[in-house]
Amino acid sequence: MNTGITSNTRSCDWLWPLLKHHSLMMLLGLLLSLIALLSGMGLLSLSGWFLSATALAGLTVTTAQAFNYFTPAGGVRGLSIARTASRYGERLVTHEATFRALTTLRSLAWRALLPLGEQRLGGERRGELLNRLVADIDTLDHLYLRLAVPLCSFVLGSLLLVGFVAWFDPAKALLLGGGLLLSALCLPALFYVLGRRASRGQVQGKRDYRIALLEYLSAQGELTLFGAREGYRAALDERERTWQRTQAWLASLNGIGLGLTIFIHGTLVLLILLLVSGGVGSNQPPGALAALLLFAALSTMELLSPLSTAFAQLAGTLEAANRVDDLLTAPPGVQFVSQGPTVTEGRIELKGIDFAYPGGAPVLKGVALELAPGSSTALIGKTGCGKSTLLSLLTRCWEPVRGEILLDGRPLTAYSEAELRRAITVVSQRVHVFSASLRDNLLLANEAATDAELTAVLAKVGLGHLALDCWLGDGGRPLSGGETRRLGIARALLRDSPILLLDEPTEGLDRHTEAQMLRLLLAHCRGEAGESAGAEGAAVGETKALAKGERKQGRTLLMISHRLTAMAQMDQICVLEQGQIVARGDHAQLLADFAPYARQYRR
Ligand SMILES: Nc1ncnc2c1ncn2[C@@H]1O[C@H](COP(=O)(O)OP(=O)(O)OP(=O)(O)O)[C@@H](O)[C@H]1O
Repeated sequence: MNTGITSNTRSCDWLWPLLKHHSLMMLLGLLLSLIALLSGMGLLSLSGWFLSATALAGLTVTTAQAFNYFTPAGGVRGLSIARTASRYGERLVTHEATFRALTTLRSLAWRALLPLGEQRLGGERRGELLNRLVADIDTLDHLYLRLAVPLCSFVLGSLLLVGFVAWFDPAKALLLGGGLLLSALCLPALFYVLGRRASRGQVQGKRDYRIALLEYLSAQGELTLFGAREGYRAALDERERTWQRTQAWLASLNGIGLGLTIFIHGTLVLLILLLVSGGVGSNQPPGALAALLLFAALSTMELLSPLSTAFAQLAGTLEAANRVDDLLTAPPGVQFVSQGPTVTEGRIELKGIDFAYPGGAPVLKGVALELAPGSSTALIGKTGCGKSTLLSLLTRCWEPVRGEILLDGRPLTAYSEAELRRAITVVSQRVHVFSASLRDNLLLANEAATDAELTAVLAKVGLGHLALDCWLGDGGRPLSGGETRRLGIARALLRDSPILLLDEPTEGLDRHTEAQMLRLLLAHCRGEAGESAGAEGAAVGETKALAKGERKQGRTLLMISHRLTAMAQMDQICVLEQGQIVARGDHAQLLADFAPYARQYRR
């Protein structure tokens, strides 16, 4: 079984549709970048020529009067306006294109993340996922902004510049072209190699720091109680320093790159200066054309300068792209059909189910179980014997290794995900309280429920003292463990599904409340109004607030429990031991025939 979202094969198939989707804007950005570059180079060359030509024209009255100042002056002004405007437009358009592409990519990543489920994401840490969704995707802005745009501008700008110089003097154009080509071959390769480790280290360092920071923040309570906060903080600081060291090396590389570019550029300009002093083409002496070529050579700085920076960080960018690729191309943990039948009865059959977590020992061995529609079954057994695992097979968080699960006589795989979620209500061991109002926390279970229905349910589970507008969770009122359980039960009561799976729903509640909650859940499954836990609930229980949600035929109930409360009310009790059902029957049968059950019950 393949798990996790890391793969060794790369397709990056998502990149091309993404580029295609934003291609117009990206091309416009590229065009504006090229216009800005060419107008900058044109401005420098024309200004150089204009100054020299003006100076030379002023040597005699005749040449001074014959010289046309206006056209080049207009050209200088036009180019400077074009340069400013296109540079502004380029920044605007390229950043807009990048942000749009990243937005699309982020929503693609979310869409890819959701179907991965427990199987693929179970082993991933929260910080790691956050990192893939935020930092790795952000790093990809480098691909277009700092790599594609400067590189295309370099190639097109160089060709046009060399062609322009060749028009006056092919030999000097050859030198200029040769210098640019050599730089294009050496600088990227050199800085890719020099920056490879550091740029990967930077991506890795950021990831490690984020993960450790999230863990540190969410484990504050534990770290404080065990006096481990300082040690953990020191480890966190050390990670930050490692990350900063890679950043410092990359910054130094940028400096070295700039220095080297200035050196190459200076050498090129010097060589051109030496050559133009001997004449430009057939112009001997060269006159103002010497300045034109010299300033044209000077303008290559704009072409050369982004090369070293872009390639120093390329390895890190590719690393981030690979990690995003892993996420976007990971196959879903479980495949659901898009359309399927509807669950009506709620009959469940498990036939010869074997299951093991990837790389782990067998957890379930040949489990066979039948739950009749509207029946109630308790699954009991020691910690770690596989009870919760069995529930996660019923909800298709995992697939059995062998055997078959039937729902209303059809394989579980025949149902769409939406239908399965509608048909099965789960109260899991961990009830998540959202940082939202109590109303919103309840509406999660049934969006259509009215305030009267919500209030009635709250009264039933003994939370009638809380207002619906009361803010819960991280940013609001913290609920006690017992209150959180009651909230989970309230959510289950709000749902009208034919099947109810309960994973130790009353864990942490006192015996009296536990019995009360179980009576409530059993009444809900039988389609009765049920009793209320609070005094005010009695009145509300009489209302027909929940009438819509009550089913005539009753709901199929499967409840996992450690304790034997309410077992007498169960139609069937199964005892699971090391992944196998070792005893089954109703309460009276097990008391009579299965000694460990009788012993536990009497304890
Ligand atoms: N996602 C997982 N990956 C690998 N092993 C797992 C995973 N979840 C559970 N296990 C292992 O499978 C075994 C059965 O776990 P399970 O949670 O089903 O037991 P349980 O009977 O529900 O226990 P408890 O009563 O304590 O909740 C345990 O050994 C557990 O460590």
